[in-house]
Amino acid sequence: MSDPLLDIRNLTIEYPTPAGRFVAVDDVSFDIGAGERFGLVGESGSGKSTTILALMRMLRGGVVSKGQMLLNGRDLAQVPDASYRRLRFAEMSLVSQGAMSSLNPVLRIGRQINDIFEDHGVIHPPKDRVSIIEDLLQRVGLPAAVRHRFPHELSGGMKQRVCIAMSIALKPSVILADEPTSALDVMVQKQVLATLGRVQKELGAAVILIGHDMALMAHFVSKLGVMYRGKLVEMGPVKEVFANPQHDYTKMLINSLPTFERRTRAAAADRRSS
Ligand SMILES: Nc1ncnc2c1ncn2[C@@H]1O[C@H](COP(=O)(O)OP(=O)(O)OP(=O)(O)O)[C@@H](O)[C@H]1O
Repeated sequence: MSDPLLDIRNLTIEYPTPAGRFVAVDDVSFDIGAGERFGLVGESGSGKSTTILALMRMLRGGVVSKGQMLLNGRDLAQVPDASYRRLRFAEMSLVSQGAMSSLNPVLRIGRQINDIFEDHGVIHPPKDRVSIIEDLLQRVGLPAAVRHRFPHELSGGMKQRVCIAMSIALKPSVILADEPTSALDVMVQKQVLATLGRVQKELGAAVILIGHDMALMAHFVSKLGVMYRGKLVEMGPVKEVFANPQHDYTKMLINSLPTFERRTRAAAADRRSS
């Protein structure tokens, strides 16, 4: 069998607190293959965001105290900070909860997309620059003219689509999506997630999708991990986790879905796994 694309081994992350060290991620291991969709669910504070912020080397205050993160067999701990800047977007990109936090309010969208290319030394011939940006916007379902807009002129769903466009600009092999639709209306959530799924497939990128919503996970991912108090307490093909949940927290998450939805989602998980 080929090596996994991303291999997380015994990852442990601690935050220093006035009361001592707080273990937010406790001995977590999982791997994902190229193009795979992995979902990470768990209650608030269970360590999901901390896990992917560590992957991006964007932890605020936290330290990786144990374990390894391997991307294509390369130990990410050995990558110097300067190279990590290049790795972000180019190899791994993050779509976070609030598009507002990642978009610059005073720059037009086109300029912000162009900056990603420039920051990474990707220089397109001037005659192609506009069409490359417009093409990216259209791939995520936005009109090309959005490149002229400022973030505040766009709806929440449009802003999140812009973030998805930015996340795929440099064709990374992994997209980390931290509750990318949680701030949106239910209908918009579905459309934006469908867009993420479509571009991820076109690109052949793997995705780690973080969330609380089992229904949404059953629809989107093929493999599911459940975090509880910093530990990965359950992991497997989404169909198996739904059919035979082992941990009480997983059972609770599944039982909290309405019966009709439970059946529909189990069927959706079935289709995804087969
Ligand atoms: N900068 C920090 N300093 C101290 N503790 C932190 C810090 N960031 C997160 N934590 C703690 O680490 C734990 C894990 O937080 P994390 O944000 O990873 O959880 P989560 O599962 O992503 O939650 P949510 O679903 O609410 O986003 C929580 O107890 C949180 O309070």
